[in-house]
Amino acid sequence: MSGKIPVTVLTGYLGAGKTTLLNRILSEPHGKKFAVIVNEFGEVGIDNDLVVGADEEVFEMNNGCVCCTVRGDLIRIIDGLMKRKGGFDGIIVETTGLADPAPVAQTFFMDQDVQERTRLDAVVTVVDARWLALRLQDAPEARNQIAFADVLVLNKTDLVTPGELEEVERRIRAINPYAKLHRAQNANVPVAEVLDRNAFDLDRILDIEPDFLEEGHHHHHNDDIQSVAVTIEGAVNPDRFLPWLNDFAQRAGADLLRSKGILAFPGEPRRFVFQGVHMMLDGDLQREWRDDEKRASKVVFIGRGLDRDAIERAVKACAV
Ligand SMILES: Nc1nc2c(ncn2[C@@H]2O[C@H](COP(=O)(O)OP(=O)(O)OP(=O)(O)O)[C@@H](O)[C@H]2O)c(=O)[nH]1
Repeated sequence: MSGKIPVTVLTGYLGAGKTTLLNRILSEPHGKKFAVIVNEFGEVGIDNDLVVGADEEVFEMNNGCVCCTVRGDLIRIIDGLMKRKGGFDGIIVETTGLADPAPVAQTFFMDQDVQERTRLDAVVTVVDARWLALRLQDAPEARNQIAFADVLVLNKTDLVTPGELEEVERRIRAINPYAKLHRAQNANVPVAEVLDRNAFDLDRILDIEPDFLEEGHHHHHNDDIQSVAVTIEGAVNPDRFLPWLNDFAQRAGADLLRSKGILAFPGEPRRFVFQGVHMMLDGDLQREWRDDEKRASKVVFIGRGLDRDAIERAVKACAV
């Protein structure tokens, strides 16, 4: 096992806090060099831009879900990484919130080259304490992500009462009694509890999914979930955009699983970043635009039955 590069697969439903955890890991003074592979659902890459960039290189795969069409991409990226001089201390793969972690984990057993050079260290699943009960009703992926976890981060504990938290934990334990569980706020788990765990347990996974090591694993996505992305090659007027966004999130709330965006405002040197889960939105001005960056505005909404045309029209009407 020694000499193989540990791979951490970071999973969890849309908006649970995966990027928050990833940024926490990357910001710690651990002196290690990580390669980060981000896969997101949606035509426009936003997560890539939200990952704190220090020495890490972020590889983005946003052409579909890592658990299906882009497994070949994942293999190619890892292959490329292995050929580099200097190497890495670890690889972190952040999957889309809609990914089933099984096929992602499978990649590290199926491809011989990948298998010889890497080892799957742990599947870390971030769970949103606020919305889990709903997700267990409407999202089979959320259940699978919990079932596959070696480490569970029960996040957003600030948004529930102690009684609700107990109930959420009970429901998680009914699905996965084995994984180490950490309660967290803003994904504040010690990094040592997440990385280098040597926790991935193939035998346990074969119990859950006996055909795990067989080719041709099939699964179905929730086809009714779609993503609507709009890019504007310039700034938007905040006085028009922000009231529309708030209103839209309130109206579409139940069907709107995730929203995020990076915006340029006229005369503002900093990027405005917003994020939301259902009707709860959060946004602020963050770092300055870099000289080599195009001051464009991009937004992504992921949900059920979203009116693509109406969203596009509304966002474009805010362009200045
Ligand atoms: N109140 C609260 N908000 C949190 C917490 N952790 C993360 N958030 C916020 O929740 C939103 C989603 O967090 P992300 O880390 O982007 O979630 P994600 O799982 O990477 O989202 P996707 O990549 O879209 O699936 C952001 O606005 C975070 O600031 C928490 O513990 N409490």
